[in-house]
Amino acid sequence: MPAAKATDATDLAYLNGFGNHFESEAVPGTLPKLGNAPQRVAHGLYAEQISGTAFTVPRAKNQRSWVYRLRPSVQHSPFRPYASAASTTPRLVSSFHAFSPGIKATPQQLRWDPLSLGEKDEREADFVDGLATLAGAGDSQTKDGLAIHFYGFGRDMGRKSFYNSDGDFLIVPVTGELLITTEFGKLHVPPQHIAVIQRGLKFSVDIVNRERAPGGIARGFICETYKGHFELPDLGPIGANGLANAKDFESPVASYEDTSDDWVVVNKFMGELFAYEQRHSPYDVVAYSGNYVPYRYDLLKFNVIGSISYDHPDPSIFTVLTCPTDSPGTAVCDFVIFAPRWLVAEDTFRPPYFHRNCMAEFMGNIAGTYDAKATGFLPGGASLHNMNSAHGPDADTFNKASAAELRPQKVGDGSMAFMFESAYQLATTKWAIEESDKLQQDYWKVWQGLEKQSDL
Ligand SMILES: O=C(O)Cc1cc(O)ccc1O
Ligand SMILES: [Fe+2]
Repeated sequence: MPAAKATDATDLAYLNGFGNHFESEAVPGTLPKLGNAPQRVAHGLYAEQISGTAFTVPRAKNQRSWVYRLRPSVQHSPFRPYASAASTTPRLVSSFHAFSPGIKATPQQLRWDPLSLGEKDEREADFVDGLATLAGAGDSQTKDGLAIHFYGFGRDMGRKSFYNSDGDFLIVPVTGELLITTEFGKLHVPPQHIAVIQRGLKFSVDIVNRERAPGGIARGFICETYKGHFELPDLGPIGANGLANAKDFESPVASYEDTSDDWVVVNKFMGELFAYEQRHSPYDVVAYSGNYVPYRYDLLKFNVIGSISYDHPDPSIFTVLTCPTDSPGTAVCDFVIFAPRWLVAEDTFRPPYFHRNCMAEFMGNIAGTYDAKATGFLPGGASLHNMNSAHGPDADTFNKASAAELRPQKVGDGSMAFMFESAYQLATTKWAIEESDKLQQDYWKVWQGLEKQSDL
């Protein structure tokens, strides 16, 4: 059965669960009855294993999938350097050695107005050409660290496919409903949802229901993790349920294209883009089984837990997914959200407190207002409070929250902000600091109106 052409992508089917060993067949009876690699696969398909971890990684963390496809992936022309069709300005950075070319590191508290590549570039760019790196740490070659990218594009990828050998992509749309076609099937990812597309998996990104995206442009943020994979955080004393529930993660059902047309496959490898040609669709997987599968998650399904007595809990309570380092409790990236919720704590300063964190905090606003900032942190905007740099509520927020009558209060119906929190110091790019032209030069002033209040 060839892939059904979804009209608005809202009618796609999914498999629910996190980290499951999924099985999906576009043609019933395709998967081998025994083992993974029979002498002859049903319908004359090719069996191919895609590994997400070393073969020898302990079973609990081992990830791989078997796909059964019309042609083996290896049937393609030689790799060549890829030149972006849209722009001559390379905005993708993957080497974050402090103060090396393309980098402008600073401990300064930073905030950006809603980001954009500029109207013309965004109109001409597709997802691959519309990537711009904001910050990062570490190195894809030794598989440790992360990069944070902005994306802005108005073109569908058409017969261009992309895979990343440097890391996994956690994609956070702000505007534009994404239809992500993957080797495993299709994912509809509108704003307020996220998608994770792991290292090595091919995908193409289109915009659906374009009239809902201002100017028809899709914009958002990506956390690219060079190490490991995202997992659900431990729940400890919270118990067996809560935060992001495993059953709410959705993976695609197998669907395939049987075509012999010309495709370009772009590969990000050591931060550089390469490409090859092939004369068949990369989305020709008729059936798959395994636990290395992309997924999406609806952020509004997050079960928000907070204080019902006193004090403001640390934001780790809002962790959706974590990509761990080798040090227990310490992450390459914690993906944290600030979703609509009730505040009821008594005798408590309720907004985020003043603090100095030994982690780096990159935040983005998806919709509405964020409760630590009365103004200036706009949907599509971002902030970075790097390792040890002091930050907290702006003067307006502090003054209001210190005097507020503490009734039960709903925060941010319709609002959604997120944080990529990392154990690594984040080096910002020249594009983020200079070329984007969106950095707020007077952000530091939001705290300057805080009066000395002590009566001592
Ligand atoms: O800085 C921020 O706004 C993020 C944040 C939120 C919070 O509720 C507590 C600590 C923290 O770093
Ligand atoms: Fe913070």
